[in-house]
Amino acid sequence: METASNFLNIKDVSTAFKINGQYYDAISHINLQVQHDEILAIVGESGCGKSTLATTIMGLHDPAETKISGEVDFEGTDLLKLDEKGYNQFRGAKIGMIFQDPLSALNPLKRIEEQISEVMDYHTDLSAEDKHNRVIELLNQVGIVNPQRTARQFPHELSGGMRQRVIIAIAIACKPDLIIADEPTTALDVTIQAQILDVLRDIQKENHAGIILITHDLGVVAETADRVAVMYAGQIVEQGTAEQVFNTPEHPYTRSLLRSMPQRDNENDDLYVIKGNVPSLQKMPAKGDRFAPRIPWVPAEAHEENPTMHEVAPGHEVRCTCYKHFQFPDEQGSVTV
Ligand SMILES: Nc1ncnc2c1ncn2[C@@H]1O[C@H](COP(=O)(O)OP(=O)(O)OP(=O)(O)O)[C@@H](O)[C@H]1O
Repeated sequence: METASNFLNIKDVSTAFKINGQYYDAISHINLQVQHDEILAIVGESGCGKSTLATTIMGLHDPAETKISGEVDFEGTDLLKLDEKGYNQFRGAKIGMIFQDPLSALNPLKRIEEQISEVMDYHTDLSAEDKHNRVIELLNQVGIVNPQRTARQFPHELSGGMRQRVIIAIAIACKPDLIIADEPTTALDVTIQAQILDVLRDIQKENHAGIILITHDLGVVAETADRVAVMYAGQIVEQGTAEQVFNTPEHPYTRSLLRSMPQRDNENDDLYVIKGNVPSLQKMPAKGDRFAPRIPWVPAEAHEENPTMHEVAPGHEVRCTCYKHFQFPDEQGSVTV
């Protein structure tokens, strides 16, 4: 059995966007680790900074419009110090990325074989025959039934699920150690979602890759992830194993997300609604608990002035001490303190 190792260490990473001449943090002081053979899910509502984290790791921001600090140590290289040429050695080779919208990620004018081969042209010196064989092998690996036929097709001739399989084939063509999948199943219907997640899990096992799976769908996370990081307003508010986060969630935001998730066995129950919205970057409070305005019944003194992470069990961390005091209001809206 391989021993686990953190091959990706995200240390104190912040990314700020320039808006009307001023910089505002979209993600603040993120610390995360990813190991080989694991799927780390990053969850949170829209606008919490999940995609910004992914694109920061991948070096996809325009330096004229963004300010990035911290360190992304990937197998000993700080990715944040690379220039575009340096990044190109990693993207597609050691790091594969899967985006939400497979149609816009594929070139409509090129056949599938050509699009999968391109990434190998850049990063390998395989012969034409070896490349063709690898294309067929990859299409097989992502569960495409007639790979020879699909290889000759154009993206518009494929269904959404097939296109997403092709995107995964491109992402894994060079056997990356890290795969970043940003909402890989959001555009797909439920049955296809399950198939795509199976493909991702199989790849993780076969390639011993580490996967960062970004999603707002907790159902996807429960079925797929080994570890979970919950993001709110640009910060990690809770992280732990999937079991810890799902069975013993601590942060009020995690608990609220879970409570607002439809359950198969209580379809008729009213779902909990988290009041308010994720603050925009310009409205982000400079200090205090960023989630406090959405749980106004929790007294101010329950929150820390500068919330920090607290270890509640080995590997299970929660931001802010308010978790110790948090309760949901009852149906009449009252809370027993
Ligand atoms: N290029 C940009 N310029 C200014 N603000 C941005 C930019 N990109 C993202 N933002 C803002 O940063 C915050 C985080 O956005 P981000 O897309 O990372 O969130 P997310 O959790 O991935 O949401 P979604 O699931 O909708 O993609 C949001 O407030 C968003 O409006």
